[in-house]
Amino acid sequence: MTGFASAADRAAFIAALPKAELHLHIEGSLEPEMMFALAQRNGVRLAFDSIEAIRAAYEFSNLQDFLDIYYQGMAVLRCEQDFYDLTAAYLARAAADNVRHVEIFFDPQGHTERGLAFADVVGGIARALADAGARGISSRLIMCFLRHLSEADAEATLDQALPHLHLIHGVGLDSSEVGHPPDKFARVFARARGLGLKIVAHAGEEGPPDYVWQALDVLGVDRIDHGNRALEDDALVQRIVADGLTLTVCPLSNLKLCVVKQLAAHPLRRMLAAGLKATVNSDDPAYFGGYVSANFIAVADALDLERDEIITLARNSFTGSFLSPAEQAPHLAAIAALG
Ligand code: HPA
Ligand SMILES: [Zn+2]
Repeated sequence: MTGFASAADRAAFIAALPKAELHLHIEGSLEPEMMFALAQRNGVRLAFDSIEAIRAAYEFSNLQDFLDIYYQGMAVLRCEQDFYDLTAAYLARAAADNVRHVEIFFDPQGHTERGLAFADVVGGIARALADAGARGISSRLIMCFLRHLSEADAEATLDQALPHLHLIHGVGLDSSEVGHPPDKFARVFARARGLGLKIVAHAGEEGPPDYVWQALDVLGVDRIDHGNRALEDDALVQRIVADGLTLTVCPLSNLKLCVVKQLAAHPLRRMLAAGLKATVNSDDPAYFGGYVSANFIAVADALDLERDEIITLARNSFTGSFLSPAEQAPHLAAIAALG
């Protein structure tokens, strides 16, 4: 072990490090306890009769297995207060992990297609983010398009977002990757960019390197979510490094969705060694077994990460964020003071 006396020492260092989380689906932070409580509050029937039964169902062999349960789970979210409570609970967990800045995804189509008002979804999330801001956690909100739906559906969702763009900093692309390449959404992302929104996309989680190329060349992404399979293409790695783009990597998600067979085989160290600006994130922590510090600790233990690598990951989380350099500066100084 380099730089630490023990794994416990490394875990304590990780816990104390200021961090930003850049890849978090707010609906994926819905813990079984809250799912159960909201189902009762809203009179929604669940397919599970206990919290234990919900947890026991969280065994996935690929992304689609998970998505099927994830869309079922979010059906308990019915009104503005539900989105507030969900987001406030995530932010309390993040604060406990020394997360100082969050960039949160939400999936409006998962709610509007159930008849909820777009304004209630974005309103509840944004109200909790504003309250956390008053307590010192900064945030940005990123609206994702569901890639298994049509581009016309994404266009209609962007139309619905127009009155709320003061709350929305960027757009992303998530859900079932294989068979739904980024270029399916070329026009709606061009329109979003024209509106001044930042652009991110899930690419290379299960999909081939070509989908990452498309995210770069067709969508014009500012950041890549996951990006694991970019490592299969040396020219692609060189391009991402040359562009200075950040990857939002999610170790426990990769393990639970069988993107990697075991964490010891996770590509995070190879990414850093190749000069890629990787970060560590929780993705859907209620489903994948841990929030951001747990992700850091699990992958650090599996790969025996060194002090310098852990500091680089924490730095990357701020330099890869959509905070301005002036907003990043105090966080980078705090990391340097610990290093
Ligand atoms: O990990 C993910 N991948 C794609 N879509 C998602 N939607 C929630 N989590 C994910
Ligand atoms: Zn994700």
